[in-house]
Amino acid sequence: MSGEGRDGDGACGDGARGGSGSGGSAREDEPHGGEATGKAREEQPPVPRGRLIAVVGPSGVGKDSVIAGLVAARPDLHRVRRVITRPEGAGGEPFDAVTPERFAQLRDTGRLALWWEAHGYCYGLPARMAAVLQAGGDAVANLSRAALPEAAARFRPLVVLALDADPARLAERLAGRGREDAAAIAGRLSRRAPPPVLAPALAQADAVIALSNDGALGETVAAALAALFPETAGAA
Ligand SMILES: Nc1ncnc2c1ncn2[C@@H]1O[C@H](COP(=O)(O)OP(=O)(O)OP(=O)(O)O)[C@@H](O)[C@H]1O
Ligand SMILES: O=P(O)(O)OC[C@H]1O[C@H](OP(=O)(O)O)[C@H](O)[C@@H]1O
Repeated sequence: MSGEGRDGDGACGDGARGGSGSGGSAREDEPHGGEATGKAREEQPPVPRGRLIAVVGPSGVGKDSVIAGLVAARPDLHRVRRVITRPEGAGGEPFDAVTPERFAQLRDTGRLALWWEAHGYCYGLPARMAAVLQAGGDAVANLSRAALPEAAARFRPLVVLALDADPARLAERLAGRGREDAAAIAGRLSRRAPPPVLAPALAQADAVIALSNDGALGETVAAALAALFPETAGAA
């Protein structure tokens, strides 16, 4: 990773990366193995793959809030529980709090599908999420924008839900959330600008849903649901 105000000293591994262990990739774990040929290939239906829905955007934009609204409306949607080197009880999303040493162990033993560094913490998505996708279920996760290129390389279909909001609202919301002190909030606000890798990563995604979360949360969640599940949009 590079860019002003961004981390990138490799404290969590080699930049935003994906794991290489078994179960770490929805692509690598082909359930049928080997190459189907001729008639056999014709007769085999495509292996169902759920979508990884990556929710991205600057800190405070409402990623976790929108994810909570999505899973409340769609209990069949799997919310990926992240592994973070943040102290337990920090508030916000439910996550697995680990020490940096434990994070490195999980990463080095193939138990993380994707990881990145932001705000002085290491974040990872557990490799076991691949099982949900392979079974055809959709999974939703809060991702760093810097992790999208690796996500696009490893998870298909990849749907990016890109949220944005006015900078003044981000500041208000981070202050109102009360999880960080003023210095940490300033650091988060300094990362609002998209990293250079974002545009090419969005171009690689199977679908991009760009929404403003300047308005009411319920409106953003409704718009996201309609875009993600058009077949049920408007249903009671
Ligand atoms: N549409 C909205 N209107 C008003 N407040 C909102 C809205 N969306 C989110 N919030 C509030 O803004 C704060 C930040 O939201 P949230 O924690 O979901 O953001 P986030 O993008 O996940 O942030 P981070 O990347 O720092 O984890 C929370 O206090 C949340 O309740
Ligand atoms: O790298 P960019 O896209 O700037 O920031 C996104 C990162 O920051 C947020 O961290 P937290 O959940 O507030 O700790 C997100 O969850 C994500 O990990």
